[in-house]
Amino acid sequence: MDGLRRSYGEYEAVRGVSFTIARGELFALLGTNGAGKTTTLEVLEGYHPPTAGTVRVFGLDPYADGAKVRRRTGVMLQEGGFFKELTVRETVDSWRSFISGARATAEVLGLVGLEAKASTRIGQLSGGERRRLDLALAVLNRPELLFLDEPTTGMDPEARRTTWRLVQELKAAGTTVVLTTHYLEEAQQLADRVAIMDRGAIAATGTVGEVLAGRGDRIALPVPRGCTIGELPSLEGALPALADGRAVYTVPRGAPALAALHTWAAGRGVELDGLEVRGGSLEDLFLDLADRNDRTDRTDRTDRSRPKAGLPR
Ligand SMILES: Nc1ncnc2c1ncn2[C@@H]1O[C@H](COP(=O)(O)OP(=O)(O)OP(=O)(O)O)[C@@H](O)[C@H]1O
Repeated sequence: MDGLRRSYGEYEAVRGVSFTIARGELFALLGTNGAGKTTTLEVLEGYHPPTAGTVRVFGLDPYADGAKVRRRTGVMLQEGGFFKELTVRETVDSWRSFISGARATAEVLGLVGLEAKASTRIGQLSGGERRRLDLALAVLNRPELLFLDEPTTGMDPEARRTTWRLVQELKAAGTTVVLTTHYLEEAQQLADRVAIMDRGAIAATGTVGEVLAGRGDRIALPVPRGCTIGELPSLEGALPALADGRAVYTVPRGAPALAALHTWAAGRGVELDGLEVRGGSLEDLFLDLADRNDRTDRTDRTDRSRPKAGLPR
């Protein structure tokens, strides 16, 4: 995919996105709400043509060569449209009738752990069970390429882990997987590479390690009794910031910073209760993006309102 742009009327939802996914890879698209993940996926799946840019799947144009591409792909949509009166088995059977060489109904229900629900009507399934049925239908045609749009939304932790195992098995069998998710742990667990989308563009891409490299470690502690935040030492050149009543350091290397903090505390006779240390996480990166967007929004609003309103400041 090279320079993908996609607009809805006046609004440009995807603004020049480029990436390549290797065969057999699990690639996760992450991003804030409305970042353009589903739109990007829908172009890859051949539902929309790009407004600009080039997209190739198996070397084919997924919009122009839709039928050829779809035969080799599986799509798990965010909301599958089912007949509520049909049972799980009847639903799978009816989908199978359109696919040559489809997996057997029992096999596919076994894969997603829905054997016991085969005779249950769709209307009586829980949200997580419906997601599993969506997944069963997406893998019916033994796809080489599988698109999963927020596959574990609504699942309890156990069902989520079962789904992760299934996705890992499919990947081990050679399936290429493109995933969007809001669960950062899901991307951390499953993805070979991630791309983080923000406002229609890619803000960062690489392995989770690469995306987080250089973000440093985080040390947080309640400001010790009898101290002010201004009295806390600088660690590895970093001063603490106050967040939710805690002093928070972001340091290049956690271990030496921690040693220096302990030396300082011993010298002052201060107890370091409630100290927490952790590596940079995708969650921190997201919070930073959301923070940045918030600030940009506020600046944009101020900039736009001044000439229009003409109010004295
Ligand atoms: N059919 C449409 N018509 C007009 N605008 C749309 C349409 N579909 C999506 N958009 C807008 O395009 C932007 C990107 O939407 P998209 O669904 O691709 O984001 P997303 O990253 O998948 O978001 P989420 O995480 O909330 O599902 C949003 O601002 C959305 O409101």
